[in-house]
Amino acid sequence: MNVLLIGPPGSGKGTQGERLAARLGLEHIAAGDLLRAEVRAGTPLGRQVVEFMQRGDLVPDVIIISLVMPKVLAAASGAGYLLDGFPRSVEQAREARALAERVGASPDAVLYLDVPREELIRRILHRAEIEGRADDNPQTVANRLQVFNDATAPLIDYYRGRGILHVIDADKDADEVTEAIIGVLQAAA
Ligand SMILES: Nc1ncnc2c1ncn2[C@@H]1O[C@H](COP(=O)(O)OP(=O)(O)O)[C@@H](O)[C@H]1O
Ligand SMILES: [Mg+2]
Repeated sequence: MNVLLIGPPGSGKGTQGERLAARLGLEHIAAGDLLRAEVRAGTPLGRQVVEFMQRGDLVPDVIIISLVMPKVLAAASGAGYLLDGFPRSVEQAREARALAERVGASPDAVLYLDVPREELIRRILHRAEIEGRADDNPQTVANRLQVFNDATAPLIDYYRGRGILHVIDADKDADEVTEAIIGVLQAAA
């Protein structure tokens, strides 16, 4: 099984991604984590993306696609993937689809983690105190929410149109959300 997790910043993609991958035996691929690892390691790719990330803007499509898609294709030929943070726009989804379709690596289910804006902001500001992520300051958070609304939210209709979208009420505690998702995936399988 191949699963995409989409949702605004603070919606719980990272938390749910890890748990679901462990429970379902899928490979967890997190676009933001891969980018942060490149930045930390000071690679040429990391240097190219750091400013986009600090502003909360999407990094260029060619960069994220070349980083994520080899891992996606490899995971799909094994246990399957649980992909979080990619695609983040309809354009990225189209490019990924062109690469994935030929090798049977297309997503079987897309989970949209639905959380009201006030709760997102509350969670991110709470996380900022604990983790100190460079892009969890109020100005960058506002831009990340805007980028989600403008670029990423259109994916909801895109995947609904393909018949694989599941809207998850993620305004609940993490355990409840995990169980709800497992139920949805079992019913869909
Ligand atoms: N698919 C992507 N396309 C472009 N940029 C991305 C993508 N995924 C992550 N990024 C960059 O990494 C940042 C952090 O991503 P991520 O950790 O997934 O955030 P969150 O989980 O809070 O939504 C984004 O704000 C963006 O700059
Ligand atoms: Mg994340």
